[in-house]
Amino acid sequence: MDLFSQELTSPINILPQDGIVYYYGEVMEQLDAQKSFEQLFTQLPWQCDQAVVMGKLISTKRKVAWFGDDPFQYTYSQVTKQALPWAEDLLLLKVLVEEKTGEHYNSCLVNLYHSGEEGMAWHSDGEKDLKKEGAIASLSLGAERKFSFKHKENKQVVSLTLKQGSLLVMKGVTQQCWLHRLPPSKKVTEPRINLTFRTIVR
Ligand SMILES: O=C(O)CCC(=O)C(=O)O
Ligand SMILES: [Fe+2]
Repeated sequence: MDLFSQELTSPINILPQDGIVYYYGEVMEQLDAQKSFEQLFTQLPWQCDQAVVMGKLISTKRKVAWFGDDPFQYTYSQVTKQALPWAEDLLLLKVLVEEKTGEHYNSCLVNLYHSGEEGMAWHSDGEKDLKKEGAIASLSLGAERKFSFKHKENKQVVSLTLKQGSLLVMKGVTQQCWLHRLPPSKKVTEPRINLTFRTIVR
């Protein structure tokens, strides 16, 4: 583990075409990132995520908690969820992410992956409740994991490693043109928390 964070001076677009994904590197000091991880891990009201897959309601091992400015209802995977008021620790992280990315967000979906056995399958975050072409910022805490994008037409894959305390932002037509996923990994035994800050339209 690096004791000092490796933040990039100017973020780089890792996509070759049809969208913008800026990777900022580690925007938090490792000790602060660890502290935030522990606070969120022990304090958030984690729930299993639910989704409708092939007509059946399933519950994921991955846990989620969802926060927002208003008690928005948000539908994805055909299940409607309700946002909780911002937890204090989350608001501080939201301010950091807003400063770094120069964007505003009104909600946050927080994911907890207990180990590398849990991941997230190919998808894009193009739900109708989300602002069209709005930025989605992703802050990673805990175990480092691989993250991949796949172009919907030419199937090109771009992958990177999301380090503890790192920030990534998806913008523009990224959700229209690319899928993304968090592949499962047998090598990762430690938990990871990911925060995705989004803008929901009322
Ligand atoms: O855990 C991650 O890094 C990605 C999560 C994600 O894609 C999502 O919540 O839509
Ligand atoms: Fe996503």
